[in-house]
Parts: sequence; structure tokens; C-alpha cells
Amino acid sequence: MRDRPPSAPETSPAPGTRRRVVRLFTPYRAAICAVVVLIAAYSALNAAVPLLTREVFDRALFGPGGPDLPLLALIAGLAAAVACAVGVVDLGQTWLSARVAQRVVHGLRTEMFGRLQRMPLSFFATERGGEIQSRLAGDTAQIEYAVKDTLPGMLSGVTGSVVAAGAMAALSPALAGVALVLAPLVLLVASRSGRALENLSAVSQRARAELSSIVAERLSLGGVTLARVHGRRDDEAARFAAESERLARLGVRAGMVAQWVMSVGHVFFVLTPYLVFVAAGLTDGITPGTLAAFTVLQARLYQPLWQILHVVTEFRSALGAFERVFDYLDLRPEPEPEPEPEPEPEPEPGPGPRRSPASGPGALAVRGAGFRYPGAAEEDRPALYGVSLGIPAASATLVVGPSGSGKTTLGHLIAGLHPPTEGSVAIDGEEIRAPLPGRICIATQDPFLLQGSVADNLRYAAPGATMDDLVRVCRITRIHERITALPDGYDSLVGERGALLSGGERQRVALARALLADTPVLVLDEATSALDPLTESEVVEAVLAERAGRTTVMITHRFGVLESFDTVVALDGGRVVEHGTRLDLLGDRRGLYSRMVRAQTGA
Ligand SMILES: Nc1ncnc2c1ncn2[C@@H]1O[C@H](COP(=O)(O)OP(=O)(O)OP(=O)(O)O)[C@@H](O)[C@H]1O
Repeated sequence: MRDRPPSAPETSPAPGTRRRVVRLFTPYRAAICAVVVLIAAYSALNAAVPLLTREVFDRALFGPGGPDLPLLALIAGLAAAVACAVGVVDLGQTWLSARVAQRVVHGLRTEMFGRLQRMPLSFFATERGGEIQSRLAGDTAQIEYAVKDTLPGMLSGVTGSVVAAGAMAALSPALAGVALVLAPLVLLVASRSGRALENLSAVSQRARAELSSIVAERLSLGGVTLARVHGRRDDEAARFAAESERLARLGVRAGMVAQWVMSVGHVFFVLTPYLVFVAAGLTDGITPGTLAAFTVLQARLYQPLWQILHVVTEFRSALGAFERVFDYLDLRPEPEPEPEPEPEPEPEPGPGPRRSPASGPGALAVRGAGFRYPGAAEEDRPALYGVSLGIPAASATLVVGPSGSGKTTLGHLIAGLHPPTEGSVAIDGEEIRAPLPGRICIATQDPFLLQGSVADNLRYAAPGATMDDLVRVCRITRIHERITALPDGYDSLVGERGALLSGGERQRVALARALLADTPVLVLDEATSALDPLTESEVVEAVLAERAGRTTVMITHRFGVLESFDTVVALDGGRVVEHGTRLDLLGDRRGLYSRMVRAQTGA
């Protein structure tokens, strides 16, 4: 289950959303005020042009005494100056809006990325890859567009309409009244269809997220291989096509609703000038110049109205995007480790040999620890429970047990990948509730290699490592020869998730990377499972021989011939059933470890 608040339906943004959006922009209020001023200046300058048109008609061309060419030239010069000023103001406004939009979106993106990085691993086990991608890239792009284009569009629409209406009223209050009489009707139609468009946009956004989830999962190396192996390529294509067609249909519907508004508006737009002409015919003292200026202003009145309608729709769908982003920002990340924890009392050793209290760098103490995966049913037993172990510094411990007995879970608790849901795990008296880089490292069965070279991947653990360091750890994991045989040696690329290497090679590179981290504690969770048995025991023996005081906890299924361990821990059903030296446990012929060794060696 996801540890997150349920998201509200996308068609009705939560009441807090608008307030949160406003808060996001509060730090930029100075820039936003400047944008408003620039937009007002832009609208005012634009409104000046029709007034110049009136002067052209009434004084320069058809004034008393015939055409006045010097005046016409002056007006043309003024119009050019106004046009330049409009350009400059528009540039400034665009620059400021783009800056605010980019800052806000950059802030949201980085905060979201940071928040997701700190989420418990169970979140990534349940959340779909495409969903994260869709929110981090798709929704933020929609917000960016809304802030950069939509918001200034709305402001300039409002100021443009107000200024145009004001100029019309100044020219002739009576004609202005006639020209504005249809405006409320236009707004009504638009607001109705705006809501329909908003719903369509929310549904489209969900379809888009579904589409990117399919792409992320099914067009990965593993997804494509699976589909080929099982002959399901056509089914996959059909599933994608169905979702894509849904999106396409939604797109057509949205286009039709938008066009319907435009068409209705167009009728009003064509009709209104004639209403004005009729009114002008019935009113005394309307000059041709006033009428010409009026016609231009009318266009300036209705065009911004369309802009507002369009913008309101965009903004309402951007609210949906904001909400999906906030939904991720509200996720509860794993708590950060305490800066200075209380020292832990020494643990009671679990079943097994009595040793002197473990101390020193890398001593592990597991006290009554347990773990229940989030979402597991209450009545199910926890994956791990009541585990108490003292693992002395510099020792080598083998963890064995049947599949599903909790070995990996124990390894994850020691590595701090999950905080225990009961009891505690500590290193040198300090509780482990989160990964401790530099102190504990884990190498897993399914290692993750990043795009880049072998050397890049190794140096992820120790950016300052020299070539000699890389060679040293790669010799221990018996991968050095193989790397030098690659076309570019340590600079050879490993491909997506290391796909250009074999499974065993990937594991050995990852194990070398873990060794390079040089931590006092190393957990190996079936980290050599893809190797042939001979190489595996060679690698394991070499890792143990060169551990130089490092505490090593090794989880493996193939332990039959492994002898270099101080202690063996056997898990069954989520708890420790045996804990002792190898020879002690072998002595108990009915014990789990002893039976498993016999099963493997046939002895
Ligand atoms: N992410 C998870 N969410 C829910 N349950 C899980 C999760 N991971 C493991 N489990 C369950 O917890 C139990 C212990 O799993 P764990 O991986 O620790 O076993 P294991 O001993 O390492 O098994 P194997 O030898 O097969 O790797 C299993 O019953 C498993 O189904």
C-alpha cells in the first residue's frame, strides 16, 4: 500500500490547492507585480492605436481642408513608436513570466525528486514507474506552460478587455453599451464549455499517465523480452493501441468542445458590429473615424475575452496538475536518522554461542527485531520477528534458510534499507534506522548498474578511487581479467542496467563496487548467486580472506562447501532457529543447517 494521502478526484481540486498555488508564487510577488504593470502598459499602448486611427480618418484624411499629409506622417511616426514600445514591453513581460515559471517549476521538480528519493523502498515496490515519470515531467510541464503563457494570457486578456471597453466608453458611451450587451452571453457559453473541457483534460491526463506507465514497463529490456518469450507482442501492441485510441478520442472531443465555443463566439463576433452600426445610424454625432476606431476596439474587446476563456480552461486543468504534484510533495518520506542517538545497551545474544560482548567498529547488535512489510495483512506473520543476534566486529556470519524465511529482510534491516517495525538493530551501539553510507554497505542479488563505463560504476561507491583501487577490488571479485578483455577495458560501457554484461559479470562488478566502499560492515545478499559454483566459492573465499577487519554477513543458498565462517544463522518462518559455529550446527544432524548442507553436498 502506498503511504500517501488519498488524492482528491481530479475534476474538483481540493480547496487547499488554490491557496497552495498562491503560496508557491508569493516569493515572486515583486516580479508578478512587474508583469501586471507591463501587461497593463501593453494593453494601454495597444488601445492607443485605434485612437490614432480615428485621428487619421477624422483629421488627417477627411478633416476640414482636405488631406493633411504632414499630420498623417506624424501619426504614422507615433504609431511606429507605439508599436516599438509594445514590442519592448512584451519582451520584458515574456522574460519575467518565463523566469517566474521556470523558478517555480524548477523548485517543484527538485523538491519532488528529493522527496521521492527519501520514500521508503515499499513505495517504489508499489508505485508504477510511468506514474512517477508522468508527474515529474508531464505535470510539471503543464504547470510551466500554465504559468508562462496562461497566466500572462489571462492578465492581458482582462486588462485588454477593460482597456478596450474603457476606450469604447470614452468614444461613445451609447455605442459601448450596445457593443458590450452580448459579452455576458459569450462568457456564459464559455464558462459552461470550460468546465466540460476541464473534465476532459483531467481524464486525458490520467490516460496519458497510463500510456507512459505501459511504455516504461513494457518497452524496457525485461518487458520486451517477456513479451517475445511468451508470444504476447501483439497483445501488448493492442493494449497500447487501445489506450492510445482512448487518448485520441478524448483529444477529438476536447477539440470539438473548444471549437464549439469558438464558433458560437464567432457568430457573436460577426453580429456585434452590425448592432453597433445600427446603433450608430440611430445616434447623432458619430463620425466615420469614431466608427472605424470602434470596430478595431471591438476586435480588441472580444479577442481578449476568448483568450480569457481559453486561459481559464488551461488554468483549471493546470490545477489538476498542481494537485498531482502536491500529492507527491505530501508523501511521508522515511524519517532522517537521528543526529546523535543514545548509546545502545549491549544486546542479549540470541540462541547460539556465548561470546564476549561485541565492541569496536562494525559490531552489530540485533535485539528482538522484526519487520512487517507495509500492506501485509494483520493476520499474516511478519516477514521477520523476535530476532536477537550479536555479530562481533570483524566476524564472518553466514545466514541460511528456506526461501521466504526472511534472510533478505534481515539483510535489509542491517543495511538500514528498512527500519525494523519492532526491536532494534545497532552498529557499535548506534541504532540503524536508515542506510549509513561509509559504515554499512550491501551487495544484492539483482545489482543495479548505471548507464556509463565499468569505472564509472565502480567509482559510484568511491568517487576518488584510483585505477589501482579499482583493479584491486576487481581482482578480489575475479572480474579484472574479464574487464581488461573488453574493448575499452575499464572504460567500456555497461549498457542499460548493465545489459551488455552477463548476470555473473554484473554481480562481480557490483560486488567490487561494494568492496570499494570499504565499509566496516558488508552485507552480501546472494550477491554471487549468478556465478558458477567454482567461481562463487573462489570469490567468496577471496572476499572473506581480504576482509581486513570487516564484519561480513553473507546470505546465500549455496553454502554447502563454504567453510570460512565464524558463525552460521539459520532462519525459518521469519525467526532464528539456529545460531552457532559451523561445526556445532553440523553436529546436530536433525538441525536445519545440517540437513541443508547434506542436501547440497549429498554427504
Ligand atoms: N516488498 C515486499 N512486500 C511484501 N512482502 C514482502 C516483500 N518482500 C518480501 N516479502 C515477504 O517477506 C517474506 C520474507 O522475504 P525475504 O525476501 O526476506 O525472504 P528470503 O529468505 O530472502 O527468500 P529467498 O531465499 O527466496 O530470497 C516473504 O514471505 C516475502 O513474500
